[in-house]
Amino acid sequence: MSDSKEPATEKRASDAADAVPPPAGFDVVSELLSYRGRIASVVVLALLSTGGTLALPILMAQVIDDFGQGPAVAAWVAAMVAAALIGAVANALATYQLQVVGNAVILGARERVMRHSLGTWVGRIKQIGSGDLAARLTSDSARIKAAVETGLQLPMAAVNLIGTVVLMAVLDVSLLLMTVAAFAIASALVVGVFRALRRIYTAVQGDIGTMSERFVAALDAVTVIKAGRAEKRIGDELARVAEHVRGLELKAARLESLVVPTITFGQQVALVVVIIAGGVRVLEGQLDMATFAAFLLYMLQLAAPILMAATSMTTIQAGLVAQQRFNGVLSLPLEGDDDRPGTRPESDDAPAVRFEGVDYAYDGRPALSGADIDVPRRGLTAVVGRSGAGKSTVLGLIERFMVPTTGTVSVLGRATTATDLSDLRRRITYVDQSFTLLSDTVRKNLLLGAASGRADDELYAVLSEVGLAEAVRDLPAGLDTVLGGETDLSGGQRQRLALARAIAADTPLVLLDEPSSQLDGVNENRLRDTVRRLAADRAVVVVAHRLSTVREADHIVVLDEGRVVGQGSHDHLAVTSAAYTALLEGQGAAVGTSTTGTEE
Ligand SMILES: Nc1ncnc2c1ncn2[C@@H]1O[C@H](COP(=O)(O)OP(=O)(O)OP(=O)(O)O)[C@@H](O)[C@H]1O
Repeated sequence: MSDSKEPATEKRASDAADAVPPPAGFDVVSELLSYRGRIASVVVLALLSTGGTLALPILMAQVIDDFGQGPAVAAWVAAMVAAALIGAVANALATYQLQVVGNAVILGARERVMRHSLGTWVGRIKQIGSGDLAARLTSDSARIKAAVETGLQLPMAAVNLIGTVVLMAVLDVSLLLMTVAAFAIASALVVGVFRALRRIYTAVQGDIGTMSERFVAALDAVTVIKAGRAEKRIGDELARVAEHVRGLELKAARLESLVVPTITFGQQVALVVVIIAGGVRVLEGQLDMATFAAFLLYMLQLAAPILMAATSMTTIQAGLVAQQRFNGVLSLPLEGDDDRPGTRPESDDAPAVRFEGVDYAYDGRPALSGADIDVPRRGLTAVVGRSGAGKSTVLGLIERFMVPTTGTVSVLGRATTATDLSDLRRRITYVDQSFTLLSDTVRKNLLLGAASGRADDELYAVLSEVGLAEAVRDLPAGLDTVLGGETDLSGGQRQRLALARAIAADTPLVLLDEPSSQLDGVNENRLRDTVRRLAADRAVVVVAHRLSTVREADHIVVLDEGRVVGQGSHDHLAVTSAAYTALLEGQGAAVGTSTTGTEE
């Protein structure tokens, strides 16, 4: 079931916006605030590391001053070694703490995005695409992590920068002013580069998402691609997207490559100016040699925090774009956000499903119009119609994968929109057309939607109802064999396992989107027997593609271009519904006689 948009849902979500606060976005800064303790320890370690680095030139000036006095020089050298060691150890610890915080922030963000993706509307997930969502969890989150780590180093760089500038001012103010002027010009140039980078990063990260999306889509269709010998053509198409990404990344790399040389150039200009101006003053006796040497050392150290801040800014720009992409997911409306569960009790007399004047449109294109449908509480109801008639849309509306644009869908006497979503789905088992299974154990597949903790014997009893017990016993780890990897069931066995899930869940309503492809005779009979057994004491709604299923049905709903054009038994429809007889005749069937039902 797929819907690119759920207009009614969006409307409801916006109606409910006043009542239900939108899901909070992901904000790195507020996330960081929850790690205050660790960040404080990073700051302390950074101060220690910076202190160690800043002490070195002063200590070196002392070495120059005391040159020739052996013991004093030895003491200053020992102090220099100690300061360097303390700086290095503090730096290593601070770097590790930064990694811890970065990983914690990204863990939280990934968890939220994964949960939110599973919680939003089916159509929204399909709109973004599973590949793009996966890219957000991988490449985008790596960028956020990098931004957090480098961003947290900025305060260290700031402490280092301020400390260096203060000490340089103490040593010589006029030389400091010359230095600041040279660096200021270089920094102003770099700011323009950052602005351009932000735009390119937005395009790059979007395109990486698109590339992942197309790759995942290609992998999903890999058998068809191989069978059609289209590996090269699809490979070429993917390569073109990758080429486009590379083009953008190169553009970013060209700009990034300007950052370090620009700052370094500023430093070199400052160095030349300071050496000339300082040298003259040393010669004139206005500046002593030790002070001048210390000043030059600080000047060389000045470039490090400035360069660090400059390169961090490129990483932070990329992180901000990634944060925006995370928020793109987190701002999607969640299913159930607009829930206003009613108090109306479930009714034993109500039909299993009732559609009253239901309209539904995908992106404004009507798929169902004015549909009135009743599904009896027990028995097999077949929904039939030509391709595109709206059959799968009917199942999607019952499951509340989307909500009607107008009209009401009720399940067991309660409107789906007035029922807690989880309560609603607890009463329904849905078996999709591809009999999709989880890449998980047989047990977990069987118990999806059912109470866990069931005894093995009970599970095998369920499996034997669909003729699958022996096949599962023969699997390497029986019920605990993981499917979808090296070990798998055949297509027909997978179908039976999906049906066994309906038996295990024991819900009053089962929805089955029958595969349109042909099943072999044995599997078809098994499927029919299982459906029959299920329908004996509950409602089973089958989107029927096979004549045999239609013939088995107790109740039939005929759809044509989104309209219900007939309802009733086979015999009744055979004589009253032209659309139904046309459908049967299209399948080469002879048409029977009339009993009861309604023609619309
Ligand atoms: N996700 C979607 N986005 C846009 N239009 C859609 C989407 N899903 C279905 N439609 C359109 O809605 C109409 C009804 O589709 P639906 O899948 O309900 O028909 P169906 O009777 O189940 O078809 P089939 O037997 O071929 O599976 C069709 O015109 C289809 O093109």
